[in-house]
Amino acid sequence: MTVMIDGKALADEIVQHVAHDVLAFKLKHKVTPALAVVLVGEDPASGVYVRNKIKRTEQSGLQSIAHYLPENTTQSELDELIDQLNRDESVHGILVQLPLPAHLSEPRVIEAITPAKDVDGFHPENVGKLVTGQPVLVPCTPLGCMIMLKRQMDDLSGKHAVVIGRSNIVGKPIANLLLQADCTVTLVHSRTQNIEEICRSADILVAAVGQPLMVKEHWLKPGVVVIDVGINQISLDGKRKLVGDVDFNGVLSKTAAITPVPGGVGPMTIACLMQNTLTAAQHQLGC
Ligand SMILES: Nc1nc2c(c(=O)[nH]1)N[C@@H](CN(C=O)c1ccc(C(=O)N[C@@H](CCC(=O)O)C(=O)O)cc1)CN2
Repeated sequence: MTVMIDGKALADEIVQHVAHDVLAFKLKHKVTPALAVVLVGEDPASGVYVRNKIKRTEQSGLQSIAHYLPENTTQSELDELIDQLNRDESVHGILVQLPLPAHLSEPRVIEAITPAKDVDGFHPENVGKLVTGQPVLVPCTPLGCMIMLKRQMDDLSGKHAVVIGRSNIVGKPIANLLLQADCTVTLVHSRTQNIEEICRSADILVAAVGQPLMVKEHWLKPGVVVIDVGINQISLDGKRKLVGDVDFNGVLSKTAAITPVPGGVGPMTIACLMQNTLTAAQHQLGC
């Protein structure tokens, strides 16, 4: 019997813990930690994620400050807003929802956010801290994956973890976190040879590649724990359906535990953002 790792239930639990700690923080400092969320343009999926972030911010007792900018916002207008948020002492976390419209530079925006307020953990300074084993603000999706893995497995030490995908947002940071948990880590990608064979030797498989249903049953070793980061929309029998990078129904005979899509990693990403906002506020107030 495979265990279904319930990301929604675990996310609820994390938000409750954050709400408890936020209350204590407010009583101690007479300050409400605040998260500024910036959405540029009309991308429908980004709109849903931002609304969910704001809802969770409120449930956590944090203050949310939303900035909705039009699609034709210029780079200098966005730079100016970030600069203003960086200087505003009542703002503890800044998040610019990605992807940005094509005319705006994501690296420039990521680097413009002051590292102490970078609740996404994407700034090169925070990436450097993560890689050197001194993480403070860790990207939310990888953080959520690690929490789920640690809940599921007593000890990650010595396990062979295979990460499919080398993005800055998920693949690279999760590989580093797994390394810090004493896993033996293999990161595979589109140019890797023998990808199926490498995956077959995994005790932990993290799929973050954005290819619907790519990982099949014969890619897996019996007893593997699978974390599916993919959120892909496909058309099935004329209906739109969300699926992961893993052929969920097809692999269940092999997995010891698996995250579903939806209801797995996605909700954890937003819960970890709440945790990071509180962490950022705690660091800024010297606790
Ligand atoms: N600035 C950032 N931009 C983006 C990030 C990020 O961490 N920071 N990650 C993704 C989008 N994302 C959060 O922003 C995100 C994606 C999906 C979910 C989620 O809960 N998904 C649900 C399904 C939702 C649906 O029905 O469409 C699930 O998996 O159950 C949360 C957050 C890219 N941009």
